[in-house]
Amino acid sequence: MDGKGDIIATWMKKHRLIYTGATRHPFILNIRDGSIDISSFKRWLAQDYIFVRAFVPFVASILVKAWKETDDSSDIDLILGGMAALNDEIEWFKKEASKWGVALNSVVPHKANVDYCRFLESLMNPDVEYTLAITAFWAIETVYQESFAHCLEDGSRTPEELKETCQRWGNEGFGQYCCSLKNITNRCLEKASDDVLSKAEVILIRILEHEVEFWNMSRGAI
Ligand SMILES: Cc1ncc(CN)c(N)n1
Repeated sequence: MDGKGDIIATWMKKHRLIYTGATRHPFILNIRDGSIDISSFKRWLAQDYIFVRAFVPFVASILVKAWKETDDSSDIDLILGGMAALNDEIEWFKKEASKWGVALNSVVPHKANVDYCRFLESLMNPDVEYTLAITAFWAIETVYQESFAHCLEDGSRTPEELKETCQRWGNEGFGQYCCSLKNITNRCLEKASDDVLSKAEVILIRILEHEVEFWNMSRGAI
């Protein structure tokens, strides 16, 4: 370590407000208190299926960057495991959609979703450093982990039929996975130039903003 320390912890303090906005959004709070409107949940489900399909090539692009830019093979193993989990996730979305009567093949992507997927695509460019892409990856996964874990904490009144959804991202294993992503990201950030560091910080903020917009869209607020 060159003395930069836990950069993510510093960012978390600095950007606490927007981070809380993304991880304690009214959409999540309404799941947690049992007042969620099921039409919002179905909108989220359909739109997130589209997002996850776009997320797969994004994660694949990180795998390529890791292979080119790091000699730590455990990074590749972790990212590959993440891709395998996305394969299961896509099957889960199909099953869940049919349970709720949501027709996934006729879903029109909402503007907030299109904008977010475009942002992911911009990060897939080979010119974008591994450090920047892994920062985005860690942030995207962690927002879902922290959000859905909150719906499973003691005192939550999450409806029984939504618990499986919350478990998918709120379970301990996914929490461990996010922690490993955080460790990799911190390691990359510690070695990064000031220019890359400030770009990574901007990317984190953009991700958090996109996540807030995604929840807003799911509530039908935009
Ligand atoms: C919008 C969004 N953000 C994050 C995740 C977690 N992979 C997701 N499925 N969708």
